[in-house]
Amino acid sequence: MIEVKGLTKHYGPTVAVDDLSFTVPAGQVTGFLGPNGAGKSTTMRMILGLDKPTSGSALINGKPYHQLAHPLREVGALLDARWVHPNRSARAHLQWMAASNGIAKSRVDEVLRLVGLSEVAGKNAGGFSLGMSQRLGLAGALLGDPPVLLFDEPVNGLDPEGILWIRRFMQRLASEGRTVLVSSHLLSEMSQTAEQLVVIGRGRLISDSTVQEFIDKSSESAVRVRSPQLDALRSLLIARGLTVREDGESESGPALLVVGATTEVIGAAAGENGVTLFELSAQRGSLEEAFMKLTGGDVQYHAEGMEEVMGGAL
Ligand SMILES: Nc1ncnc2c1ncn2[C@@H]1O[C@H](COP(=O)(O)OP(=O)(O)OP(=O)(O)O)[C@@H](O)[C@H]1O
Repeated sequence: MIEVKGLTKHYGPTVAVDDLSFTVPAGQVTGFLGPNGAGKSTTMRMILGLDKPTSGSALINGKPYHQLAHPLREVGALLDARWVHPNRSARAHLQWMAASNGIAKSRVDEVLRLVGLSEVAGKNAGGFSLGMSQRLGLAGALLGDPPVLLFDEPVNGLDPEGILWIRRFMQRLASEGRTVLVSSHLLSEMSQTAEQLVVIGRGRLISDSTVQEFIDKSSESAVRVRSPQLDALRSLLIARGLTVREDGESESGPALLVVGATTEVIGAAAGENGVTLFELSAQRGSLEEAFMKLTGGDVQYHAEGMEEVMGGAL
């Protein structure tokens, strides 16, 4: 189990992680979701004792990382996909890791088999593809057979086959009763991998729920309506307690967006009041779009982009 309590990290004026609290239980894959720059890597680094929190704590099975007697046997991590492999074979690399952490040499061939690298174990790891490097990183994380595992964007850059393999592997590790925390900036990826989702935006907790709950919450349904009696329609929908927004001027004229109502409800309301409708269409925004809105990722990106452009111009 991982427990994060009031975790905060400032880098000068930047608040990378802001009073974050959540728990990662054992026996399931927990997704750690947020747009680029949301603070996922910083949080993971603090859990792993690689970065010091400004305030708050992160505990692994009840202890901060630096108090773990045998870290490699208590927590495994795969952090940087671009990590450069040493100029030695996969087996030699793992043997060196095992020896320096008091782990039996026999475990090396076991983890190589687990990640499907047995056949290339004698080859120079420097020549490995990204997918093979990821597997070697996983083998290293599993060397101490730890009950807690952290993966930072493990599928970035992998082909579909590699993505599927990693996804299944993480699910298998969780089904063995381990605590598995995996970060991603893609909701679509996480919805296929994790059961629980911890969602952050700009360092803050946005949601901690099951994947399905988050999807239901973030995919707002709306109905677009057009009418020659738009004002009358707006008034009667508002009178029924519905949320109504202007949908901007399109080629077909002004329209309204009615949130959280079905086409049936709106059509019936219009009919009962003798309001003519030119359009009545159900809209469902893309889930990723809704997610970006919820986490503030889009705003941050645009704002930063603009600053850069402005800065360059001045
Ligand atoms: N060493 C550092 N010094 C200064 N600022 C940092 C440092 N590390 C991270 N940050 C800033 O903290 C914020 C969070 O970054 P972090 O890498 O944790 O986000 P992330 O969610 O992992 O995003 P990504 O997927 O892009 O890595 C960003 O604004 C980033 O620029």
